[in-house]
Amino acid sequence: MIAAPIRSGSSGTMLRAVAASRNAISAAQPVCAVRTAPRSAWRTSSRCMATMPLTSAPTSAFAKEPVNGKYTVSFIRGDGIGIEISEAVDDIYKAAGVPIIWENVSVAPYINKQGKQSIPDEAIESIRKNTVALKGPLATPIGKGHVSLNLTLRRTFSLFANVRPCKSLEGYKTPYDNVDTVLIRENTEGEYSGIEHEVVDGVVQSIKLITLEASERVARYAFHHAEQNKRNRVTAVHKANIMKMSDGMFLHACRQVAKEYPNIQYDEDLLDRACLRIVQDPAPYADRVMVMPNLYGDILSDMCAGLIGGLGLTPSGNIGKDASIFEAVHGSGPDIAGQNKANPTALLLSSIMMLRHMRLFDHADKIESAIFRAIAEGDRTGDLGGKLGTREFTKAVIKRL
Ligand SMILES: NC(=O)C1=CN([C@@H]2O[C@H](COP(=O)(O)OP(=O)(O)OC[C@H]3O[C@@H](n4cnc5c(N)ncnc54)[C@H](O)[C@@H]3O)[C@@H](O)[C@H]2O)C=CC1
Ligand SMILES: O=C(O)CCC(=O)C(=O)O
Ligand SMILES: [Mg+2]
Repeated sequence: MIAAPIRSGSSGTMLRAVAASRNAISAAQPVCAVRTAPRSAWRTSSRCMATMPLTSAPTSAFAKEPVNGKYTVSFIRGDGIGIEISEAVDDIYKAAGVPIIWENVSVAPYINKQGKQSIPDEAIESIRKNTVALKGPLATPIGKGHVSLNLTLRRTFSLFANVRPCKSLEGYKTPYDNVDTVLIRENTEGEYSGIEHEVVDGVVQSIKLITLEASERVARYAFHHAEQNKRNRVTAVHKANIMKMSDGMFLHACRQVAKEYPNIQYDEDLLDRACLRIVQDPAPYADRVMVMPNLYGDILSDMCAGLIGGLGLTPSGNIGKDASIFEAVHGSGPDIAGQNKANPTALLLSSIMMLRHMRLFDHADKIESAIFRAIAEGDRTGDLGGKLGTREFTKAVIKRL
């Protein structure tokens, strides 16, 4: 850990944040003194970690029974284009007869009695009770203002793995026809820990917090996902040449977990090299799952989306043990919000991941097929070079159900 900083950040939470990060580290590694270890001490740390028990296999089953044949799912409609694309989900689900009752919840932040940013209890209770939620994009102010609500939700429910598949659409031509990547991003810590402070004027530290526990948990989920989805390789994407201790520990966790999956090949690739390779030829990545720390997954998933036609197409699932939240990879699209221009496909495909998570396979297949046929037959929104607005595209999908 870093030497004691001199000055709090603007939120005045620096000391608390550093204490929290220390607690997180000590909870994950009661024996290893990572806090004081110089980079050269990585081997000592890794020996120590090798003796630690590995956490149990990931579980993220949707266990709720329907009531009167219907499932209740929390729905956070989000900001900007979130409103329009959520309406598309409403209309298509109604037309397809999906047995879901949406429980609409707001996560508008407020300052609680302890002076901390909080999201409404009703939203937390709804997601906890329903164990599954669909979420539109939520905007985050840049450089100031409230903490990302997206990250808050991921942390609140320990949604440890963010699964981001990205597959070329048949009938929609892009430079490559064969993109089929699956990226699994650690979702609760890393560069997104939000621990920042000003040391002295003009010097700011931002702490990348990596724990063995979270690294191992996401690594295990990646191997499990590969096994379940007939992918025969897991590639850990990292920068352990530079961040020797933090990414080094992430790799250590992946290597440990790899031993439990002898039928899945394991390798490692540097982030920058992986970016180059994927944009030069994405085909080799179709056999595998890529697993990586938080920020790398954020960036790489937008990059992969660019290869298949953009952010209007790529879904994701934030997977936890007790709850899972499904959302598009994209944000609130402020440049097109309120103009009937947004492509609802990414949120719809996220909802299809959700339906499969809930074992509603027939409904998932039916809606997915209608979306893919609409796009292949030329009914497209503007981002894909088409002439349809959000509402017209929604009708085109409904017509094909
Ligand atoms: N998980 C979430 O809720 C996310 C939230 N955000 C937040 O969203 C806000 C806007 O972020 P940006 O950087 O502008 O990223 P963005 O993803 O909202 O937009 C990037 C570009 O992609 C286009 N785009 C995105 N979704 C589209 C869709 N469905 N159909 C057609 N075009 C689409 C936008 O028009 C824009 O040109 C920020 O406050 C950011 O923090 C960003 C990413 C994820
Ligand atoms: O929370 C945000 O505003 C951005 C998050 C993001 O870019 C992502 O999860 O892909
Ligand atoms: Mg992102």
